[in-house]
Amino acid sequence: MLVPEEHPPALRDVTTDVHRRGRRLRVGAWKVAGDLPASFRYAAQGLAYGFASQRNFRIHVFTGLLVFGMGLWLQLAADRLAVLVLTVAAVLVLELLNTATEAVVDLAIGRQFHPLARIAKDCAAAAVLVAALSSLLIALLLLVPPLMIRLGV
Ligand SMILES: Nc1ncnc2c1ncn2[C@@H]1O[C@H](COP(=O)(O)OP(=O)(O)OP(=O)(O)O)[C@@H](O)[C@H]1O
Repeated sequence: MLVPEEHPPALRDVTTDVHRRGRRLRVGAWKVAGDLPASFRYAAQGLAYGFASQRNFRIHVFTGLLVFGMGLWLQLAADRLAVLVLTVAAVLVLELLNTATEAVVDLAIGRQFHPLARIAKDCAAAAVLVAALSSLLIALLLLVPPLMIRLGV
Protein backbone atom coordinates (compact mmCIF):
# COMPACT_ATOMS: atom_id res chain seq x y z
CA MET A 1 0.00 0.00 0.00
CA LEU A 2 1.26 3.49 -0.80
CA VAL A 3 2.04 5.67 2.17
CA PRO A 4 2.06 9.25 0.80
CA GLU A 5 4.58 10.56 3.30
CA GLU A 6 7.20 8.04 2.08
CA HIS A 7 7.34 9.60 -1.40
CA PRO A 8 8.80 12.93 -2.50
CA PRO A 9 6.01 15.49 -3.09
CA ALA A 10 6.05 15.34 -6.92
CA LEU A 11 5.78 11.54 -6.99
CA ARG A 12 3.21 11.57 -4.21
CA ASP A 13 0.98 13.91 -6.27
CA VAL A 14 0.68 11.51 -9.18
CA THR A 15 0.64 8.17 -7.36
CA THR A 16 -1.58 8.70 -4.36
CA ASP A 17 -5.16 7.46 -4.24
CA VAL A 18 -7.33 8.08 -1.21
CA HIS A 19 -10.31 6.05 -0.17
CA ARG A 20 -13.34 8.06 0.80
CA ARG A 21 -16.74 6.55 1.50
CA GLY A 22 -15.61 3.33 -0.21
CA ARG A 23 -14.56 5.15 -3.40
CA ARG A 24 -11.08 5.61 -4.80
CA LEU A 25 -10.45 9.29 -5.49
CA ARG A 26 -7.56 10.41 -7.68
CA VAL A 27 -5.79 13.35 -6.11
CA GLY A 28 -2.99 13.98 -8.62
CA ALA A 29 -4.99 16.46 -10.72
CA TRP A 30 -5.54 20.15 -10.12
CA LYS A 31 -9.25 19.38 -9.96
CA VAL A 32 -11.15 16.09 -9.91
CA ALA A 33 -14.75 15.58 -11.07
CA GLY A 34 -16.55 14.96 -7.82
CA ASP A 35 -19.80 13.56 -9.18
CA LEU A 36 -21.48 12.35 -12.36
CA PRO A 37 -22.96 15.74 -13.41
CA ALA A 38 -19.48 17.28 -13.07
CA SER A 39 -18.01 14.52 -15.29
CA PHE A 40 -20.61 15.26 -17.96
CA ARG A 41 -19.97 19.00 -17.63
CA TYR A 42 -16.22 18.54 -18.24
CA ALA A 43 -16.92 16.23 -21.20
CA ALA A 44 -19.27 18.87 -22.63
CA GLN A 45 -16.50 21.46 -22.21
CA GLY A 46 -14.15 19.22 -24.21
CA LEU A 47 -16.77 18.79 -26.91
CA ALA A 48 -17.39 22.54 -27.08
CA TYR A 49 -13.63 23.19 -27.23
CA GLY A 50 -13.20 20.66 -30.05
CA PHE A 51 -16.06 22.20 -32.01
CA ALA A 52 -14.95 25.79 -31.47
CA SER A 53 -11.22 25.30 -32.08
CA GLN A 54 -10.93 22.51 -34.66
CA ARG A 55 -12.09 23.27 -38.19
CA ASN A 56 -11.78 19.58 -39.13
CA PHE A 57 -14.04 18.60 -36.23
CA ARG A 58 -16.74 21.00 -37.50
CA ILE A 59 -16.37 19.62 -41.03
CA HIS A 60 -16.79 16.06 -39.68
CA VAL A 61 -19.87 17.04 -37.66
CA PHE A 62 -21.60 18.66 -40.65
CA THR A 63 -20.57 15.85 -43.01
CA GLY A 64 -21.85 13.29 -40.51
CA LEU A 65 -25.20 15.07 -40.19
CA LEU A 66 -25.47 15.26 -43.99
CA VAL A 67 -24.68 11.57 -44.42
CA PHE A 68 -27.12 10.54 -41.69
CA GLY A 69 -29.80 12.82 -43.18
CA MET A 70 -29.28 11.19 -46.58
CA GLY A 71 -29.56 7.77 -44.95
CA LEU A 72 -32.91 8.77 -43.44
CA TRP A 73 -34.11 10.28 -46.73
CA LEU A 74 -33.15 7.09 -48.58
CA GLN A 75 -34.96 5.07 -45.88
CA LEU A 76 -31.97 2.86 -45.08
CA ALA A 77 -32.64 -0.03 -42.72
CA ALA A 78 -31.90 0.60 -39.04
CA ASP A 79 -28.76 -1.58 -39.04
CA ARG A 80 -27.32 0.41 -41.98
CA LEU A 81 -28.10 3.70 -40.26
CA ALA A 82 -26.37 2.32 -37.16
CA VAL A 83 -23.23 1.58 -39.21
CA LEU A 84 -23.26 5.18 -40.50
CA VAL A 85 -23.60 6.52 -36.94
CA LEU A 86 -20.73 4.29 -35.79
CA THR A 87 -18.37 5.42 -38.54
CA VAL A 88 -19.15 9.12 -38.05
CA ALA A 89 -18.72 8.73 -34.28
CA ALA A 90 -15.36 6.97 -34.79
CA VAL A 91 -14.05 9.94 -36.80
CA LEU A 92 -15.27 12.46 -34.21
CA VAL A 93 -13.79 10.44 -31.34
CA LEU A 94 -10.42 10.23 -33.07
CA GLU A 95 -10.50 13.95 -33.90
CA LEU A 96 -11.01 14.69 -30.18
CA LEU A 97 -8.16 12.31 -29.24
CA ASN A 98 -5.99 14.04 -31.86
CA THR A 99 -6.75 17.39 -30.24
CA ALA A 100 -5.98 15.93 -26.80
CA THR A 101 -2.69 14.49 -28.08
CA GLU A 102 -1.67 17.85 -29.55
CA ALA A 103 -2.45 19.59 -26.26
CA VAL A 104 -0.45 17.05 -24.20
CA VAL A 105 2.52 17.19 -26.58
CA ASP A 106 2.51 21.01 -26.52
CA LEU A 107 2.18 20.92 -22.73
CA ALA A 108 5.20 18.60 -22.49
CA ILE A 109 7.52 20.26 -24.98
CA GLY A 110 6.11 23.68 -25.84
CA ARG A 111 7.41 25.30 -29.03
CA GLN A 112 10.56 23.18 -29.27
CA PHE A 113 11.15 20.60 -31.99
CA HIS A 114 11.35 16.95 -30.90
CA PRO A 115 11.20 13.91 -33.21
CA LEU A 116 8.94 12.06 -30.72
CA ALA A 117 6.55 15.02 -30.62
CA ARG A 118 6.38 14.87 -34.40
CA ILE A 119 5.68 11.11 -34.33
CA ALA A 120 2.93 11.55 -31.72
CA LYS A 121 1.21 14.35 -33.66
CA ASP A 122 1.66 12.75 -37.09
CA CYS A 123 0.32 9.38 -35.90
CA ALA A 124 -2.68 10.99 -34.16
CA ALA A 125 -3.46 12.91 -37.36
CA ALA A 126 -2.99 9.70 -39.40
CA ALA A 127 -5.51 7.89 -37.16
CA VAL A 128 -8.10 10.55 -38.03
CA LEU A 129 -7.27 10.27 -41.72
CA VAL A 130 -7.63 6.46 -41.76
CA ALA A 131 -10.98 6.68 -39.96
CA ALA A 132 -12.23 9.49 -42.23
CA LEU A 133 -11.27 7.65 -45.44
CA SER A 134 -12.81 4.36 -44.31
CA SER A 135 -16.00 6.07 -43.16
CA LEU A 136 -16.23 7.85 -46.52
CA LEU A 137 -15.92 4.49 -48.25
CA ILE A 138 -18.59 2.95 -46.00
CA ALA A 139 -20.93 5.90 -46.63
CA LEU A 140 -20.47 5.50 -50.39
CA LEU A 141 -21.12 1.75 -50.21
CA LEU A 142 -24.30 2.27 -48.19
CA LEU A 143 -25.70 5.38 -49.84
CA VAL A 144 -24.85 5.17 -53.54
CA PRO A 145 -26.89 2.07 -54.51
CA PRO A 146 -30.20 3.33 -53.00
CA LEU A 147 -29.43 6.83 -54.31
CA MET A 148 -29.09 5.45 -57.85
CA ILE A 149 -32.43 3.70 -57.48
CA ARG A 150 -34.06 6.85 -56.08
CA LEU A 151 -32.69 8.93 -58.99
CA GLY A 152 -33.71 6.27 -61.51
CA VAL A 153 -30.17 5.91 -62.84
N1 LIG B 1 7.06 20.04 -31.06
C1 LIG B 1 7.11 19.51 -32.30
N2 LIG B 1 8.18 18.79 -32.68
C2 LIG B 1 8.24 18.24 -33.92
N3 LIG B 1 7.29 18.38 -34.86
C3 LIG B 1 6.19 19.08 -34.54
C4 LIG B 1 6.03 19.68 -33.25
N4 LIG B 1 4.83 20.33 -33.23
C5 LIG B 1 4.28 20.12 -34.43
N5 LIG B 1 5.08 19.37 -35.22
C6 LIG B 1 4.81 18.95 -36.61
O1 LIG B 1 3.90 19.87 -37.19
C7 LIG B 1 2.69 19.20 -37.57
C8 LIG B 1 1.53 20.12 -37.32
O2 LIG B 1 1.42 20.35 -35.93
P1 LIG B 1 0.05 20.80 -35.27
O3 LIG B 1 0.28 21.00 -33.83
O4 LIG B 1 -0.50 21.96 -36.05
O5 LIG B 1 -0.86 19.51 -35.50
P2 LIG B 1 -1.99 19.24 -36.59
O6 LIG B 1 -2.33 17.78 -36.47
O7 LIG B 1 -1.63 19.73 -37.93
O8 LIG B 1 -3.13 20.16 -36.06
P3 LIG B 1 -4.66 20.14 -36.53
O9 LIG B 1 -5.18 18.76 -36.23
O10 LIG B 1 -5.26 21.21 -35.68
O11 LIG B 1 -4.67 20.46 -38.00
C9 LIG B 1 2.67 17.90 -36.76
O12 LIG B 1 1.91 16.88 -37.41
C10 LIG B 1 4.16 17.57 -36.68
O13 LIG B 1 4.61 16.91 -37.87
